[in-house]
Amino acid sequence: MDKPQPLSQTREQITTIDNDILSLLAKRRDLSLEVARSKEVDVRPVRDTQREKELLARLVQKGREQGLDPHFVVQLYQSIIEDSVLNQQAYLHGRANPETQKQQYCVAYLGARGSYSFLAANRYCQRRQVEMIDLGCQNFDEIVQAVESGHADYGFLPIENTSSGSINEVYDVLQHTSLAIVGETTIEVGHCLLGKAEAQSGKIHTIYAHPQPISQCSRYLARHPGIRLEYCASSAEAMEKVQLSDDPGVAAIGSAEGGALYQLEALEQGLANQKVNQSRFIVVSRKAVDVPEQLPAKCTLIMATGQKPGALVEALLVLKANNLNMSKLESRPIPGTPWEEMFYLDIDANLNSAPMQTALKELERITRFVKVLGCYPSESVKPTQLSNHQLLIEPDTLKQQQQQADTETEPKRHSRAFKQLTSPLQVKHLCLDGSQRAALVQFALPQTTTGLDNLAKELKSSGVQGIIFDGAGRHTDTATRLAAAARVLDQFQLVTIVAIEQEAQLSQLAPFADILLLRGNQMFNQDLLEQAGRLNTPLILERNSMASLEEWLASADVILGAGNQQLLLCDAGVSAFHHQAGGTLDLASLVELKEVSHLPVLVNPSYAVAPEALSRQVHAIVKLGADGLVLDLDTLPQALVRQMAAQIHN
Ligand SMILES: C=C(O[C@@H]1C=C(C(=O)O)C=C[C@H]1O)C(=O)O
Repeated sequence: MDKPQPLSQTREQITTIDNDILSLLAKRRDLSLEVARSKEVDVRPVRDTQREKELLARLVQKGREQGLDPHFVVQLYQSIIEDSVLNQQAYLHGRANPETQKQQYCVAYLGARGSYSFLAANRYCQRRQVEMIDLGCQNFDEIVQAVESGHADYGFLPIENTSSGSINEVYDVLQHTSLAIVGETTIEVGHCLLGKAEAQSGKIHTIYAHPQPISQCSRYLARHPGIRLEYCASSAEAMEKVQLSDDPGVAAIGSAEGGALYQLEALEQGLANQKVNQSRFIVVSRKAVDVPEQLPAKCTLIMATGQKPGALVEALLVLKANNLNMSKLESRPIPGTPWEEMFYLDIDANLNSAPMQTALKELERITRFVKVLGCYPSESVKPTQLSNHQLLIEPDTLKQQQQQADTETEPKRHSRAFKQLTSPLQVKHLCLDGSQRAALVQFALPQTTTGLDNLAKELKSSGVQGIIFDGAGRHTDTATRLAAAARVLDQFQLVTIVAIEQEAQLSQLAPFADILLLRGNQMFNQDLLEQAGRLNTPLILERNSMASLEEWLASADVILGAGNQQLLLCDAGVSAFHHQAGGTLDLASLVELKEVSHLPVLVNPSYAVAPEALSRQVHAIVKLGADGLVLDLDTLPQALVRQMAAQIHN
């Protein structure tokens, strides 16, 4: 074998190539802006996915000839095209709003230099080739005041994070401001362990960090139990502390880019629990902007519907009638008016479009309050994909995937295309056929039945129809306990539901249950889903807190496909930072679910909602069409559980 050339020489060559790649990317960006100028004249849409497909197919072919993996080529170009599309959008948006064209923007954001808000603001200004004057603020109110008073041109407010969910305080701030939303931007939140140049990751004894990154990196931290945590008010403060310390054993959690501002090195990368960890920010300004029709636009509205049953559904039907897609729905309390909520809606439409104008007029007629917070260019650039044929996947795999694609065109078993009306469920005294709602209460399977009859009687009198026994499979005398408890419940015409936490419990516990509840931690367990699908016992499938709606429904399809059609869904909240332990309720999914699926759906707000907000949320859950509630007696006070059970039947 030939002796390789010296390492330093090879590296020099790579450096030269990388520099060439960068200059070519910069040239490509300039040409893309030139294309935007043509599009301004011909008034063409920014996005041309047909052109993208042709370009990707040609590059995949060319790359293949040179031994490059097609997936790698596609992934690389998807990012290049995303950047190119966003640059074109920024250019055209600027041209349509000449008053925003300035040399400098003064931007108010949370924290100090190096914070994620700072990085988002920086990215926004860079894309517009504008110098940023940064104004770090202590809290969201301060950001809004800085813009309202004219001290800053723009304010950056983080609105949601892929692992933490929505940021409620920002929604509350938006209720009262006169500012308009003029943009959005999403950044990758890549948590790194940041230390001094001389620090070593194995020798860190203390980590400084803001509570958000701490919770988002909980798994990494759990693997390093010896490291002490010190909470800081912001990531920037954490980084500054490390910079000022003489101790090489201290580190901060933050972004690599932010760390560089404090001369810190990334000792370890990818600390976040979730692989994709992104934050979306909205940009607020004193004056609303126009979005040219060539750009994909988003509108954010707030509205209050009043207390009439079905009022929210009626408002959402207006969107449906006008063929408008709602990409987000949030509800927040209205201060001073207990039990009333303000709804926040993101709609994929331009404010000036005919459907949006018609919908707004209709909403004004049927709601108590409706206001547009802003219309702005949507920054989500859905990557263009190539077909497998274009990726030139080997024939065998291609055939398999083709078969899969063929079956995918048939209606899914969970869908309304498969079965139009809500699937009725009748188990003993519990009847769910769309005409009434269920109230189920869960608690740990008691050791004896002492006191159970009193409790059962009280719950029954509040409208509860069934009891879910938690942790039933964890005891040596499970069978005796369950049989005794089920006898008591039967006396009060309550159904016995048994929660399954592990595959082995299924056959063991099924004989004692009227209904089995498959816990969210088992939602991805294909074997268990198939086994449960072969039973003739009705099932409740709980959503895994990390699962998307599609994944949840795919698991439901496994059960239905195996034969068992007596299936209910139950959502106990999705993973989110603000309510770390319990997650956050995904009400937007509830609306979508009722629309797309015939399966009855229950919501368990016990972990995601603070007790004082429960009644309000239950109100919203019912209004959005849920078929019932699950309430946890080990988490919530009994009086509240009874009150909520009664509330849903009213
Ligand atoms: C550059 C263009 O605009 C967009 C960006 C593209 C790119 O960067 O290659 C391709 C198609 C368009 O979606 C174009 O239309 O050619």
